[in-house]
Amino acid sequence: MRDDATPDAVEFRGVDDLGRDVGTHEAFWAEVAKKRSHGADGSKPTFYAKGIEYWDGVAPDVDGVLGGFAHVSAPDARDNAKLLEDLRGRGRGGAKANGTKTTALDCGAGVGRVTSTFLIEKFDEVDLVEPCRHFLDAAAADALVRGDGRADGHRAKRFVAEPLESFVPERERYDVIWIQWCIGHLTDDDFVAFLRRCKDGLRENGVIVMKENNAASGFILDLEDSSITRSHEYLLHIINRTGMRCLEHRLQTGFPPELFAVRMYVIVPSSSFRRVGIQNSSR
Ligand SMILES: C[S@@+](CC[C@H](N)C(=O)[O-])C[C@H]1O[C@@H](n2cnc3c(N)ncnc32)[C@H](O)[C@@H]1O
Repeated sequence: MRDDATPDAVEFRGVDDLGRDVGTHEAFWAEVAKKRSHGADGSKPTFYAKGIEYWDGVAPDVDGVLGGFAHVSAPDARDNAKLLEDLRGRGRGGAKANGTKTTALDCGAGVGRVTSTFLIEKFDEVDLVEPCRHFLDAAAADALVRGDGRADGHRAKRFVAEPLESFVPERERYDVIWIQWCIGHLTDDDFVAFLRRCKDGLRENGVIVMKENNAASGFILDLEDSSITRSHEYLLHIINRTGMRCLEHRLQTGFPPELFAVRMYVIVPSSSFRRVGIQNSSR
């Protein structure tokens, strides 16, 4: 249930990946809520079970988690690092002003690709949370994810097998909570609730970074993996619902043109909003 149980003033229309209309976002989520399955963790929309079923059948490697686009991993990591560098230049995201250990959380981590290509380079400690056991096992067995033999001592610390709709980040543990290419698996209400729990997991000057595909408008339902691709406006609307601020959003560069546009959203608690230094870049 929505905690602010009034209908949204805005409306986003969806299509499935066969081009069929699936209605407005409100109507779509109401339908999703009706079809439920019962598991160990109680009753949940079958929307979730279908997503896990899909990923359980995918090879636990980079090409698997990127749907055959392993070659985008390098430009992805490059732009991730640039964003973090810029944030740290503004004193956020583990700028290490006080010399304490920096810690990041990799959400929907898959096989630990974001950790091994970027987070482990930049943070003393990284925790990973991922619902599919075979992905998490592959991550935990990968020396590059774990940080084995690194001269800087950076390490992956925790490997948590849990979906984001139930995961609760430890209070004030993280400088950066990184959510990449997985939030389309959450319903709007669970998405909002998860971001709010993330807020409580941030240290001072911590940030949430969400990196997602952008549909050109409304949303697109992927019938194969049971996720939705939201438009930029829809993602901003969700951030707005959390009561937090989008400090910056930035487009990924250097990806093949046939892919969706991909954006990184820097989300901060409202109290830490500062006008100076805020820039939104667009294509
Ligand atoms: C496209 S892969 C991206 C993996 C990783 N973030 C990356 O960029 O390499 C999508 C990931 O979302 C995970 N996922 C599916 N449902 C999820 C849920 N409810 N909560 C968290 N992650 C989920 C899948 O298991 C898979 O690892």
